[in-house]
Amino acid sequence: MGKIGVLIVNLGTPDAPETGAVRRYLKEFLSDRRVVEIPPLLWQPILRGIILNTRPRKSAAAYREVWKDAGSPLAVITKQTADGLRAMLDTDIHVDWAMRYGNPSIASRINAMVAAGCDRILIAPLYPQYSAATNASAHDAVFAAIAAMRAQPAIRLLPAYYDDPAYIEALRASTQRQLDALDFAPDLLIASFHGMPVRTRELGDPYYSQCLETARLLSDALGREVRVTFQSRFGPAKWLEPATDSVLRALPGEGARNVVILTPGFSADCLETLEEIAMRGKEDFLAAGGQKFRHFDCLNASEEAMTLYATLVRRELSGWR
Ligand SMILES: C=CC1=C(C)c2cc3[nH]c(cc4nc(cc5[nH]c(cc1n2)c(C)c5CCC(=O)O)C(CCC(=O)O)=C4C)c(C)c3C=C
Ligand SMILES: [Fe+2]
Ligand SMILES: [Fe+2]
Repeated sequence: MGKIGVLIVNLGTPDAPETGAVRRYLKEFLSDRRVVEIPPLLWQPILRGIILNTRPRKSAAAYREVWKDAGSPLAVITKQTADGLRAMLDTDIHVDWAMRYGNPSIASRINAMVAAGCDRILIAPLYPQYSAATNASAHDAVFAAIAAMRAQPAIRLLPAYYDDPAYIEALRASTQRQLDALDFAPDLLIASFHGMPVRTRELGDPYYSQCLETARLLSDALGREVRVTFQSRFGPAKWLEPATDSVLRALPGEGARNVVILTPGFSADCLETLEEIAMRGKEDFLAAGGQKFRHFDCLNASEEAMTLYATLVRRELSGWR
């Protein structure tokens, strides 16, 4: 029998916080028909003519605000997560990580696993809530990568884990640990999820309902209110509401001056949490009269996260070993 591989997948990020690298990344990301569901004949001229000429410079400046010595936070943390998981699983399991857009690509890591003798591979996209834009797109890339192989490995896909007791417990424990370390008592806990166009929900994407269910279960586990918002609106279409930035600007006027914001839909801190929420969100909230604002770390490669991923992965590998 061959070896078993576990491939952790995350969204992707530019190779450098520079305009050219961000343009390459955004071109690949925003050309994915799973992400932007507008006919390419309409969308590509807008993407190439407007977005790729304006957004990369602005986004590169934002990436520079959060970039680490070892690279983009999303890539650094995803690698740490893979390293942590490898240390927890049996030594004969080949654990690696890949990005849906940019590097290291899904195809390159699957090819390396097959070359290393893996004939069974578990794909673990680290998206707790299922969306076609994230999970289905990662799956598509996996099947495209093995399409050219004569001897294909067996593939398993980790399902979304938005209501899994192990995920809710990891969120509860990580949130409680960070609450215990606070120097103020928050009036409100906000859970900000990445947004999506409303149309994707109307077309049957379960993402929105799964976000609400995660927040409800977390609220029950913590025994306190968790207010749901959606962030990172992109483009002119109607996106899921309420929008995180509008809520942050309104809260001080409604009496919530000290808030904590969680981002439980992101497995790893990234541009969208570290810059959009922890920096710009904080500025907006304080400018609107807020007093204390704290963004809590995502699960990242914390102990709570490693326990979660080891539980999920061992369950999915059953029967293979
Ligand atoms: C966690 C789930 C995510 C969903 C669902 C999602 C959907 C989605 N995103 C865009 C547009 C952009 N997203 C961007 C960054 C970004 N998105 C996610 C996650 C989800 N996106 C992450 C983790 C990140 C951060 C990547 C990083 O490098 O840190 C960006 C680029 C950032 C920028 O240039 O400002 C865009 C654009 C759409 C249209 C979409 C639709 C379904
Ligand atoms: Fe996104
Ligand atoms: Fe953003």
